Amino acid sequence: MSKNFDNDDDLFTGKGYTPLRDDAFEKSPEEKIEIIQKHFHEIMETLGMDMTDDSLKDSPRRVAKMYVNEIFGGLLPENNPRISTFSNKYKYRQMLVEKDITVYSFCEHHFLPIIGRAHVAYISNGEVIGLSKINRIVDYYAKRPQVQERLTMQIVEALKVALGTKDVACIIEAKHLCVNCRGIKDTASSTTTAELSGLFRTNPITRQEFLHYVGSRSNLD
Ligand SMILES: Nc1nc2c(ncn2[C@@H]2O[C@H](COP(=O)(O)OP(=O)(O)OP(=O)(O)O)[C@@H](O)[C@H]2O)c(=O)[nH]1
Ligand SMILES: [Zn+2]
Repeated sequence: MSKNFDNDDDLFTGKGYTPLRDDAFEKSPEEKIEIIQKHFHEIMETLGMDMTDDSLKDSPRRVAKMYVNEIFGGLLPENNPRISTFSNKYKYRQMLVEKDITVYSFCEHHFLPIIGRAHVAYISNGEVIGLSKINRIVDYYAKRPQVQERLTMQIVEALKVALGTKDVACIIEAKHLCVNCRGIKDTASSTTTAELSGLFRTNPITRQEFLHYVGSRSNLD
């Protein structure tokens, strides 16, 4: 079975999720690159950079391509991963935990990196998901200007839709470079967020089992 969870309007644009304009998908990726390139050229020029310099002259286009196709590629619906699920013929009834999924995102306040790990779990309600699809969902939502709380919730909501179950959980531990390398410049601190749904919220034994698998060690160093 294949589900395109971004057809769920609430999940993609709804309140509490990524704040997108109504015309967010009207321009093509190439049109977006052209516009961002022009504006980034102006930013660099305003900073006093000599834009005729060999090393700098192509930077605005590099940055624009990187924004549209790479680090903010999760704003293009065509990059939404197709999620194939399989029926749970072997009747595995315990939780599945996908640990230490790499998170590379960008904070929407400063456009600086958020780097960390996501730990995702679900209990099958008849469907199972290919393991790599969990990593792909994390990566898709990470590739947007983000706050960590919203990213954590979007991952859980996407899996709930794909798997037709409420029993999904996600913990993210991450370092925010806007905290580490500017402003307060606290290089030691990191941020943990958790979204627990269904049994992970209501059943203390399920929650404890998940936390036990994830452990309390920090994987960020
Ligand atoms: N809740 C939340 N806050 C975040 C996240 N990423 C960055 N921030 C915070 O967003 C806030 C923006 O605060 P402002 O006071 O408007 O910006 P600022 O003057 O640059 O703040 P400082 O970082 O304290 O210098 C900062 O406190 C950031 O640490 C996130 O994922 N979640
Ligand atoms: Zn920030």
